[in-house]
Amino acid sequence: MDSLSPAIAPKIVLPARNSYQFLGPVLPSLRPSFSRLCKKICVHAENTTPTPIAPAIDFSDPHWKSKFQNDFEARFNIPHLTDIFRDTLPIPSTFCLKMRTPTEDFADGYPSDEKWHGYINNNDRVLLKVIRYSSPTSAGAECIDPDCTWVEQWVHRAGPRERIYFKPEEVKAAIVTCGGLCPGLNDVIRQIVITLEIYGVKKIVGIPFGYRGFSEEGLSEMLLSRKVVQNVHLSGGSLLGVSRGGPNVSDIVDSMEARGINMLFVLGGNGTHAGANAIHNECRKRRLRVAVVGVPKTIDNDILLMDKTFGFDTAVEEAQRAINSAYIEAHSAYRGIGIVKLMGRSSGFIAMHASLASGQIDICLIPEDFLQKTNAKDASGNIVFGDIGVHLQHETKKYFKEIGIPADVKYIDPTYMIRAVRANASDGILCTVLGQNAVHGAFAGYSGITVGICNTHYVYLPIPEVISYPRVVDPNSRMWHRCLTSTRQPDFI
Ligand SMILES: Nc1ncnc2c1ncn2[C@@H]1O[C@H](COP(=O)(O)OP(=O)(O)O)[C@@H](O)[C@H]1O
Ligand SMILES: O=P(O)(O)OC[C@H]1O[C@](O)(COP(=O)(O)O)[C@@H](O)[C@@H]1O
Ligand SMILES: [Mg+2]
Repeated sequence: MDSLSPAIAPKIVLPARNSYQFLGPVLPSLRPSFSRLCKKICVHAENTTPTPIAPAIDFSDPHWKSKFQNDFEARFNIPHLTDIFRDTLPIPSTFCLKMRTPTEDFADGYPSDEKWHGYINNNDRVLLKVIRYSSPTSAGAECIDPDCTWVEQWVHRAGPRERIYFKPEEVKAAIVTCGGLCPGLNDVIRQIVITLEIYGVKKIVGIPFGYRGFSEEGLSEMLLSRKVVQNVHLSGGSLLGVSRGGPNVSDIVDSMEARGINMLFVLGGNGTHAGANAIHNECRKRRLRVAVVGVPKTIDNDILLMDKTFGFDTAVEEAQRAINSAYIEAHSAYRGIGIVKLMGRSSGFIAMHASLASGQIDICLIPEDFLQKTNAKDASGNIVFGDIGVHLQHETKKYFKEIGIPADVKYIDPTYMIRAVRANASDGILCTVLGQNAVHGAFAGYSGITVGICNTHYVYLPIPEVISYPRVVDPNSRMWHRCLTSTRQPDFI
């Protein structure tokens, strides 16, 4: 970008939350101006990453490591039906890769193939952290003790179990999609239905329009089968519809009881998972033999512990079209500046990755909790921010006019265009595996869990651990530093 004429100004990407780490370079000739503009409008550049509450550890205790690991194991234990119903006996799995047909009945007993050993052992584990840092000063180091001692942290491996805790003919499974849209929702719905049918489940329903579908009159459940979902992944959105807000947990569980739902698959983000966990707890309180399994749906990638969530890659890819348009507009205009606003619910991942992918970004601004708070909240209780893109466009124009070099500032907001598209191939695969594993987890008797990908392996995690706070871009992370290296933006802080 340095070789461009001074008449051509930078392209800017920023996510949809509202404060600034204006970590950005621009064309050399415009840098001082942008730096001043930034200092003017970027009043808060604090790191908004919530700090997890670290358990108090006495490192002088020679057994601290094993105590830590025991504590970790307890935290990441995944709730099971037998925690409550201790005498429940499992049956051999009806999931068999060999020759199941969806319509097969179990009149002659459940199929069990002694020779096939493709099941996951309940004691299989996946390593959560895979880097062994030699020093707390190593880039991105996450150390437990001051010496950065290697401490293995294992989580439960996802997949089909040899023994299951539900008889398929007694299952009524429901799927619900909540929150905002995200590419891949239909792929997950489809795969859950297909996998349930392979287990032999015949009663599968979709709850329309998120949690509201449990309570609002006129919203009736949708019967689902392989035939219904066969081609749904070819379009974006959710076959079932989505919503924010809705009934309280007790009403949802009342509705589940009335409908006879004993497996619930909940597709949604932080808020939805908080709801799913509350539903799980309420079912336990009422001693209901119900499995509640989440599939993290967040285009923002703001769920903890996972490599990524489905839809994120697609969003980053789709954002390229907006960025490229902004780039072309800015390059073609006399003193052109392009601004692209990317959503992210205060997490910043779409903006960072889209910047890295495009190679056309001069400045990536995150976070942007900057605009005056309006106290406005959506139906789910999420803060509604003002439009930072409009604000930035206005301030940029004003600033360059004031310094006597009026700029032509073009602003693009592709928010709903990037989340309404269908999933790309890599997200399609992720959705497929997550959907299958959600069903395997429910049949294995787990509840109050969610499925995810950790270090390229699929895992089950207890819901509270993944939503204890939202994940945001860490300004000290290697990825953010790579972004800075790529954009060559100056440090405006
Ligand atoms: N703490 C909570 N407890 C129970 N339900 C919640 C909670 N937070 C949000 N919800 C419900 O979860 C659904 C989706 O939440 P929302 O924040 O809009 O989306 P997302 O799950 O994508 O973050 C809404 O129906 C909302 O009412
Ligand atoms: O306009 P809406 O539907 O409230 O959605 C806006 C929000 O939805 C998202 O796309 C996704 O948010 P959720 O994961 O909470 O559904 C955010 O990035 C964005 O801030
Ligand atoms: Mg959310």
